[in-house]
Amino acid sequence: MRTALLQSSGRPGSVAENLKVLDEAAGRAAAAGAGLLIAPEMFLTGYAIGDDIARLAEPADGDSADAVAEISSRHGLALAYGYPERDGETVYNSAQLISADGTRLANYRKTHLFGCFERDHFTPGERSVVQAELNGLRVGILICYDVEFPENVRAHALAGTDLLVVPTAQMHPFQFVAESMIPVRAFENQMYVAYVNRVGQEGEFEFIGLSTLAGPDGVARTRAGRGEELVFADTDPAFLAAAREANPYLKDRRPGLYGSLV
Ligand SMILES: NCCCCC(N)=O
Repeated sequence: MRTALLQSSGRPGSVAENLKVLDEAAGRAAAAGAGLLIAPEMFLTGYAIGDDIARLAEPADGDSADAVAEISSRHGLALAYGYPERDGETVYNSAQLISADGTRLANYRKTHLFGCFERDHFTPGERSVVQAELNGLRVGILICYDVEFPENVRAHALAGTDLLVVPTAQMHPFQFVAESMIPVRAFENQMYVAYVNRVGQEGEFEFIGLSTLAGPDGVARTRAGRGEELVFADTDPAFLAAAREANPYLKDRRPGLYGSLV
């Protein structure tokens, strides 16, 4: 499946403008034969928007989700995007996967919140492995900081995730995560990892781009630079199966020796 990574911060604070950016990128991705377009963490509203997070937060099936579903079905490709999710009085840092016909497939609530900014504005999710089937692949979702905990990605590997989608808001000085950690996560867990970042200065944060899709051989299939970009890479189930035969980490595990890490 051809996968498109939308490296962009859109227009922080304007859902309408961000939906336009998503719509335009979806058209380009569909024209390039992509079956999935992934947008960054909090793409729908912006990340460093302070109290506007709570003001702009919507339910997983709210009007903005309907608008994203319409974009998916009109262009005929699946979409994954980050947004602030409202559930009653609670606000989560969430990411949703919508199918090419506009069906909501999966909604994930960020379980590992980063720093006081996120802890001041969000409640952490409590479900670590969220997946859906898409075009013959089992797709899982994590958000930015989540992927830096090896336990989270290993849990996805043990649950059969083939492609891990990671909407991200990664800032300076954490360039090494995209450059080194993401390829290692993909290799040690024998999956594809698509890590899709914001760019540019937003409040106190300098977002660093470097969006990457890494394969189960630990090789980056594509990596963006530091600016607004739409990059593409293919995920291949046959290649994945062969890689898992060649690198049987999951088969060779010895959980009985891992104590509390099991
Ligand atoms: N490397 C820690 C920064 C994570 C930022 C984020 N949005 O989770």
